[in-house]
Amino acid sequence: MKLKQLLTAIPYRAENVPDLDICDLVYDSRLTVPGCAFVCLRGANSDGHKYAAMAVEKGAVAVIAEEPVDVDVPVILTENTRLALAYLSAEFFGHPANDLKVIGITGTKGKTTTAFMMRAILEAAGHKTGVIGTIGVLYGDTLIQTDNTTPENYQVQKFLRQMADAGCEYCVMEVSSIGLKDHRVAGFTFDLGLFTNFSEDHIGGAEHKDMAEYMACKSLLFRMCRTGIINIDDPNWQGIVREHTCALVTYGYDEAADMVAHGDELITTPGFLGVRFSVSGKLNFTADVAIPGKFNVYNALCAITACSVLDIPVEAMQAGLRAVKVKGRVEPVEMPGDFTLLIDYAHNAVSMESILTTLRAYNPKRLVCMFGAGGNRPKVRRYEMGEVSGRLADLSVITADNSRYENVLDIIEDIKVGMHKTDGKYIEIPDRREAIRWCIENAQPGDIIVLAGKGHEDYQEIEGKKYPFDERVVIREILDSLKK
Ligand SMILES: CC(=O)N[C@H]1[C@@H](OP(=O)(O)OP(=O)(O)OC[C@H]2O[C@@H](n3ccc(=O)[nH]c3=O)[C@H](O)[C@@H]2O)O[C@H](CO)[C@@H](O)[C@@H]1O[C@H](C)C(=O)N[C@@H](C)C(=O)N[C@H](CCC(=O)O)C(=O)O
Ligand SMILES: Nc1ncnc2c1ncn2[C@@H]1O[C@H](COP(=O)(O)OP(=O)(O)OP(=O)(O)O)[C@@H](O)[C@H]1O
Repeated sequence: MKLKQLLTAIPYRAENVPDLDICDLVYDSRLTVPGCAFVCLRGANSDGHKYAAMAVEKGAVAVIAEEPVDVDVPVILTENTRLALAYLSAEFFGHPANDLKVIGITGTKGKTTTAFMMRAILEAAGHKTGVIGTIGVLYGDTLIQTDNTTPENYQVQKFLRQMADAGCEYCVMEVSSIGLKDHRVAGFTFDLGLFTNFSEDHIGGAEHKDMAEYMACKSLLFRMCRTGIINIDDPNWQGIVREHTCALVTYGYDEAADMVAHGDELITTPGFLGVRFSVSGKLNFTADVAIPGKFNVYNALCAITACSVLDIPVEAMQAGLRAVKVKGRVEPVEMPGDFTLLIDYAHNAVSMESILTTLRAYNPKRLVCMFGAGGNRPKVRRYEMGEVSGRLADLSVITADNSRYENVLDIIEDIKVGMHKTDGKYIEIPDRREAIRWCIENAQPGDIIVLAGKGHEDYQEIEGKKYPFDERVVIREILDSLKK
């Protein structure tokens, strides 16, 4: 693309803009490709302006910066390079957000789950749908791992382009407050913005100064979308939609909402744990959701309300929610016996408390929790996890989980310190594969077994190396060997 064409996307100052071809936009000097334009970003750790000369040495043919830099290629000055990168990227990738409908989800909890519910419903209605979020970028059979829940704006535009070119009609994206603060989703308008809930999180360090800033950042989404889908049971919803510029459609148990939930109940059959609830208001029907926990009524209602604005048929909403799975988040694995086996990402005390409490509500014959703890991480996490599992599970199976540079047996000793504060029953099986095998071989009818810690991860990290370890594959191998 011509530099002049690219620059139509932003306000800038430059002496003369030469007639240059730009092959890519790069904002990390280490990734410079010859013929690119290098964009200097001021970051949390360092200042990209320092790396402009290095980028030029490696072949950058123009630099976009907030202040003059000493290089012998054209320097384009603009006030905010992070914001500029968003608009430049949208221009560079041909404004992909015009080629598909983009749905953004913000909130402290429930973003990933709601995103996958949206995808399940939209795909049940026959619409190919991509997802960008904590689990990575997913469309069709493609899964790309990413560092952030909401990637850098250049990557967002690139992924949207890839999805549109692959025939996606929708992209559902998790929009973190940091992503909003850092202009990672600037440069286009969301068709829908979804709000799940708001509570304390992400305060301090390189994240938010205080709760007021956290809320202000979240509220930005409702100035960047056409319609906002809002949970009015959340006590903070009015703060979130202050200064909104979009239409609002509301949901909640509150009768004043446009879409109202009522009559929820937990449902369980072997291999299926979920919630059932009824909807009234704009639509009237009953939905079964294949992810346990009453809070999933909120996530499902949010997805239903959003899909109603998109005119998706009720049958697709019911089918999508009945089948939805989120990789590694209370993910059921089909088993031959009369028990339920789940893979979950819980790897600290808070998430373990949440998952075990949620599963307890289903009155299992026994709740079995298999878990380990990461090496080279604070020991307090191990004590706490041991204590939570000891208190809430009927049986804990203590094993390995990313031991890194530590000895698994030492980590297990730490977990036992917490375990011994309770009268919880436990066994130790340091090899994670063997621990899974033991859980399967010793399962009793009516048990709920949760393999905690790995979730969507497909490796074990030992001594600085990542060894393949996808629990779905491991379970299949164990089941095959048991058949023989
Ligand atoms: C604090 C923060 O948000 N950091 C993010 C930020 O990094 P940064 O810009 O501060 O990077 P930096 O290291 O200071 O470098 C500044 C600039 O110099 C460049 N550079 C640096 C070194 C060099 O040799 N050459 C060079 O050109 C860098 O590429 C960058 O452009 O931009 C990077 C690229 O977009 C992000 O990956 C990175 O996220 C880090 C990994 C992070 O942990 N962020 C968290 C706070 C975050 O964003 N979390 C949210 C919420 C998640 C949730 O909801 O739970 C998320 O969306 O993930
Ligand atoms: N609507 C909700 N209300 C309260 N808690 C929830 C809700 N949805 C999910 N949770 C809890 O939060 C955990 C994380 O859910 P999810 O991954 O969907 O949220 P997220 O917003 O994507 O979180 P993160 O920002 O940490 O990735 C779940 O395992 C569950 O315990």
